[in-house]
Amino acid sequence: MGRSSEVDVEQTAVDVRYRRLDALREQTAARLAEVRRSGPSGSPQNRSERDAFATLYEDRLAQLEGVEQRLTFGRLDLEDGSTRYIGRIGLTDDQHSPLLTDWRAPAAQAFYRATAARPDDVVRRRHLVTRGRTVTGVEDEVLDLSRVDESDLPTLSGEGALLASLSAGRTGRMGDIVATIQAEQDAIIRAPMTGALVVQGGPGTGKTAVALHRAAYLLYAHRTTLERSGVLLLGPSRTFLRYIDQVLPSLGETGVVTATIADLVPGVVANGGEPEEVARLKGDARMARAIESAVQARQRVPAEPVEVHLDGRRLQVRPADVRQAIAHARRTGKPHNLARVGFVREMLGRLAEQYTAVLDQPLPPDERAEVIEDLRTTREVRIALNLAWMPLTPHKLVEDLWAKPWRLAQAAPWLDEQERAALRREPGAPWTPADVPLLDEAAELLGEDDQAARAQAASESRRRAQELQYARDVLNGSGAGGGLVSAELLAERFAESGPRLSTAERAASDRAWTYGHVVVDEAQELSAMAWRTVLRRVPTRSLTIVGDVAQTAAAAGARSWSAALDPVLRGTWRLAELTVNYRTPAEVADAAASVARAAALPLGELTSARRVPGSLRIRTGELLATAATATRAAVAALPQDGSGRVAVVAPEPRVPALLAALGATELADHLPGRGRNDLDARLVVLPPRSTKGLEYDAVVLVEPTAMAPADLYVAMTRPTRSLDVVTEGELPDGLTRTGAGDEARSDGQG
Ligand SMILES: Nc1ncnc2c1ncn2[C@@H]1O[C@H](COP(=O)(O)OP(=O)(O)OP(=O)(O)O)[C@@H](O)[C@H]1O
Repeated sequence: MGRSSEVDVEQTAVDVRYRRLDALREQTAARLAEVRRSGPSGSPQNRSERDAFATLYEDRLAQLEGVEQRLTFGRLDLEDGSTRYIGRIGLTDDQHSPLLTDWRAPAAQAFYRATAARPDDVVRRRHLVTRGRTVTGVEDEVLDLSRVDESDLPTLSGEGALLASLSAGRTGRMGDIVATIQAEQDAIIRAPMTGALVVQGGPGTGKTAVALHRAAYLLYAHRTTLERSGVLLLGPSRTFLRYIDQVLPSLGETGVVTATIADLVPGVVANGGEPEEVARLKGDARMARAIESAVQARQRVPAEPVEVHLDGRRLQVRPADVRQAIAHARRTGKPHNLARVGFVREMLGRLAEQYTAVLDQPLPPDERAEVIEDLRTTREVRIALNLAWMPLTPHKLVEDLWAKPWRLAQAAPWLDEQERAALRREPGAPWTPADVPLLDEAAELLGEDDQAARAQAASESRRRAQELQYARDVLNGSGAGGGLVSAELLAERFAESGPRLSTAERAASDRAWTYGHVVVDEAQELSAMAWRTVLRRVPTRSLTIVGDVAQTAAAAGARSWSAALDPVLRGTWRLAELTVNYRTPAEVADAAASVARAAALPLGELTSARRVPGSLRIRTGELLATAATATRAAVAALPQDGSGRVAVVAPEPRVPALLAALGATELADHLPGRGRNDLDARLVVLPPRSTKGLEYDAVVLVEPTAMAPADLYVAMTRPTRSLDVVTEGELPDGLTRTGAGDEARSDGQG
């Protein structure tokens, strides 16, 4: 059969699947309309039931809408003569026969893993190339041992489709890779959920892509567990989270909480800045001890007895009593504010005894309670007991550490005077991201006075049990679940208290929420204190940790995984490595590696998926003019279809001048502004740190010798097509002019 008739065959197959998708969308939309039509009548129970079904159909509809692009992207021909289509979601026809296999299903695994050496019953793997709903090509791999790859490039599966996707213009938003996941990536995506899996990989190896696909996979494979407990995805910045926010919906998943570490304490807005060195001090593991002793410093035995009065009688808050009451309260192991309740009760009891002792006759029990109540509300007593055991918020505790040097000196004796001075901050100063793990630590040790909350929780849980039973009955009766929704979830949706909150919403607003799985991207940047904050949210230690220790920028970040993780995970983590760079042309990646090696960054094995001759250019000349020339050329080389992004990456102090210079040319139209943010603009000017985790078609790198090695390594590994290095003459160690284009000294007009 010719190629075009093969395309026809696949067009028919793809059409069938889209027809089914359309039918399901219509069906769901009709059900939704029907539920909504039923109007606001009926008992509260009926109403909430209706709302629950409405949400169910809305979610389903959103899922069906999300999978439009490349619904069907693969086909397996198996040894027994059968074929299997692989796609974004599973579909069956009216008769429940499979039409499309979800890429995450076990039956789809061979699509990603089968090789000529281990064909896994597959005789042929086919990638369908589509544009919209039209099949534009097919790419076949016959899994036949006699075809041995002899090039020094890595063996790629679905090579044509992969290379096409790698060299397509960037859009400013990350896309999914379901159609072309490679075997080493697939192994990580489907790895068992238990324990902590660390994924180390050089730049462009697909760590972020793998982390996102793994989240989608785990939600599929462990739906019941994770739908209730939630999945948390931690990224390095808001911009980064925006960059990736399309990926999970395109995989049919919308319920993942995405956040930065700085978002993890609800109610705290950490938008302050501070020098790297200060952040490093705050991230030091010893700060946990500092917080602990700062809390204990608020539990204090007075040096002298303190006199208080009740009904004109003199009583004493005695040091020995306080010492014992503190010891008893600490022994309960409760957080400070909760243990305080016991401390106060004991002290009031002791004062009541003193009071009785000075009376002539013994006190009847009901009057004793009255005395205790009188003592509790006596101002003097309150002050004395507060001085001995101060109720405290996390904010106040941490704020005092920075604002009162003597408190810091007491809590963190290892800091020298200079370091304490660096940490000094006025009360009311904005929180910084490095404060957040300390606030979290403090919140943990202080606890909230949660008696009212606990009583409410108990009554909630009784109500929930009833609703759960009801939801089970409903599901059994209606058959509407179909694996889509669990009784637990439906029960939650029946709940009448306020607007319905999804697991994600509830999790995000609750500091003490514990997730079923946590994915950490750019994990090398986390400080020791940040790790404690993360692990508190996942007591099961079910984690996917991805990063690259050669790209560490934060002073508090990790230079080795063992150094970062052994103290908190005690050797219970396992390591997987990604070794193929998909993003950057080999010429550019090799130059970046050579620069990194010269700076002794910890590099792992890395091969590149493709070469792009001429992709690395070195331009010498006056910086602004040469950068403008390079930028103009890079923008002109972008695809005509409007896709494609260029980044000019320069040391922070140079950014304003570059922005002004480029803004004064015809390139101004491409820069951010007028409602266009950094991700949507075709051209951006950024310091290297701001490009972390992102990518561009072309990067114009200005004055590389003024960048720290890890920053330079990050910046050099951002482009998918070309890198222009702009210098006045000097090059960073490891970068040579041999192998790079445009070697001649130019005057900026080249
Ligand atoms: N199997 C694949 N198929 C298609 N594209 C892929 C594949 N793997 C990775 N890519 C692409 O390679 C690029 C790099 O991926 P990603 O950003 O996940 O890498 P990373 O390891 O997180 O990089 P860095 O550490 O440099 O931030 C992305 O454009 C991604 O879509």
